[in-house]
Amino acid sequence: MGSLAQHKLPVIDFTKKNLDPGSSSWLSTRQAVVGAMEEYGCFIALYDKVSLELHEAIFRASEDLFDLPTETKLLNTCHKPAPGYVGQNPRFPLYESLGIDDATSIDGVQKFTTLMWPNGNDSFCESAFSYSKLVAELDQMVMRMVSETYGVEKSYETLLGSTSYLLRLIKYREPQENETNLGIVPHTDKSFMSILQQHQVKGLEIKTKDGRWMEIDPFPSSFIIMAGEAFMAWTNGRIEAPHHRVIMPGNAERYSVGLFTFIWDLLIQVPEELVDVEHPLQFKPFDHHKFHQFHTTEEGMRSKCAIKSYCGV
Ligand SMILES: O=C(O)CCC(=O)C(=O)O
Ligand SMILES: [Fe+2]
Repeated sequence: MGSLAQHKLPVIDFTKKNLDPGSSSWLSTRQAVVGAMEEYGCFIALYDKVSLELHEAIFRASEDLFDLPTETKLLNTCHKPAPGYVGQNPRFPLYESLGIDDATSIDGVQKFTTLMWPNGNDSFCESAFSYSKLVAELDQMVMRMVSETYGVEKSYETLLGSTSYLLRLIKYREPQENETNLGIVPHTDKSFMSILQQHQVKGLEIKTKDGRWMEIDPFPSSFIIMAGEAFMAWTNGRIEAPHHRVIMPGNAERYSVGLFTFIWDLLIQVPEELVDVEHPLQFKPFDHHKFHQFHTTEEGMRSKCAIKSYCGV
């Protein structure tokens, strides 16, 4: 803990019964969402549509998945944006993850499930699918609030039609003696949006604009909503993608899950409503897929802000 600023990230309640678009609670929540995103690039959403049972089920499913032999996990390859299986990387030896493409469609989840378990695994498939669908609803609610505030609903509608959800299940093994406790190096996400959950063991830290790391505590109905670099470009720099990292507590393995949005087959461009004399255009139209490829190149990895290097004006 020490110098870490605790509990500073705004916690915004999405469990209110009367949170209908246009209602007074919608408007006040919307204001809190945009305020938090502009200040931190992220916030914590309390959201109870994912039940405690489903929260536990997705992490049980995740444990089953990581228990599979490495050669099975390596079959998770053909991903459009990110690689599928990631593991045994000397830069972050504790980290291992698998990605499910098109996770809000039953076909997408079924395809992944059959690849991992040729004889099927219904409980895995159901948990991953239900979880992705419900968290995607949260993403769309947040996006609707941001779009309304900026008056860019039309542009968002278009993006939504090309939005694809990638569910990534992540495991960090316990660090051994004399081994780094860095679970994942400081980075910003290259997604449009990311929604993260930790299971029981903390470790996620997010950097504030003034350079302090905030520890984020895990709770079953709390979701970390975080802007990716593609979102930063779309908002013409109004909302920045925050730096974050994972520091392992040292005496436990850790599981987390992220639902990442990507925009396919459509150039992302800054809506004209977000460009004026005070806010000159900062980003040229770009292809999210190509940007994602760029960030894995040497130039992309070297740059301080990949999206600025890729399509900054
Ligand atoms: O494990 C976590 O809490 C964070 C994971 C993360 O930052 C990522 O996958 O991009
Ligand atoms: Fe990340």
